[in-house]
Amino acid sequence: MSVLRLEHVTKRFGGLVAVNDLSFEVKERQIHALIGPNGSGKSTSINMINGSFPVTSGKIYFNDKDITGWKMHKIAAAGMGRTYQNLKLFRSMTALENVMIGGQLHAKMNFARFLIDPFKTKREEEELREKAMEIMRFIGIEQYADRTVGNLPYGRQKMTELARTLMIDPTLILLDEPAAGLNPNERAEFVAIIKKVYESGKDILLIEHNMDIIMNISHVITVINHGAKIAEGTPTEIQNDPEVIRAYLGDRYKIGMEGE
Ligand SMILES: Nc1ncnc2c1ncn2[C@@H]1O[C@H](COP(=O)(O)OP(=O)(O)OP(=O)(O)O)[C@@H](O)[C@H]1O
Repeated sequence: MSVLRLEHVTKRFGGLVAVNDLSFEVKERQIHALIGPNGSGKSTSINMINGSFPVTSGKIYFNDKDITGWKMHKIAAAGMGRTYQNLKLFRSMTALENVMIGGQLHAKMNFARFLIDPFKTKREEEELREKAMEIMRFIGIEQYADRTVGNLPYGRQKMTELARTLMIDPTLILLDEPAAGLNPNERAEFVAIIKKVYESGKDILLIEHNMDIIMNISHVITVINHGAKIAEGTPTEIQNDPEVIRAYLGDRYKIGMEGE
């Protein structure tokens, strides 16, 4: 089954074509990576996929259903989660509260209402707390539950954001540069968590610049340049594709060395 399918998707910002007639498919039980140089249209693609930006033209299908034009909360409710390149956490709240919000947003996607009246009932709050703790244990960050999230190391903050995404029980997770800003230890931890999340049954679409990570965990890689697809294949195929090497990988990437 097709988990996610883009058909001839284009995004224009005024005169700029950020994504140009892009088609690709994420299949079931895959970690699929979307890579390309800075400004090639990766984040714009993810923003269209999860409904943050409308497409200019083209179609997007999620589990074979046409979701083109759907609002973000409706797409999330259908089972698509995402993390952001720049964390979107409430820095002064605890890690646990931030994760719990993920469950609230599933229903409402309304930050303002959440801040005024966080939980409808004590029971609802208890259920969300239990679920959030369970997910934090799964990710391995339960010991930070009561810590103010803004004071946690950056890697723990990123894990908190991922935990929050899991509160909506997504079947597909979009990860926008999960390793950016992490030190090597944190990166290794995060890779292990991504694999664990994948093994728990979730499909994953990943944007990432770190080539070691991409080559290590992806089943399929789509490469874009100037918003258009230039190659697609397995990590081995992509590493040996002359156009990808010319446009993106250059000499920077040697197997077994740090990506950037
Ligand atoms: N909201 C916007 N308004 C106008 N132009 C935009 C907007 N968002 C992105 N762009 C432009 O669209 C192009 C693609 O940007 P995008 O952020 O999708 O690239 P990217 O591949 O994610 O880059 P990076 O790897 O640096 O994150 C760039 O030229 C960018 O300046």
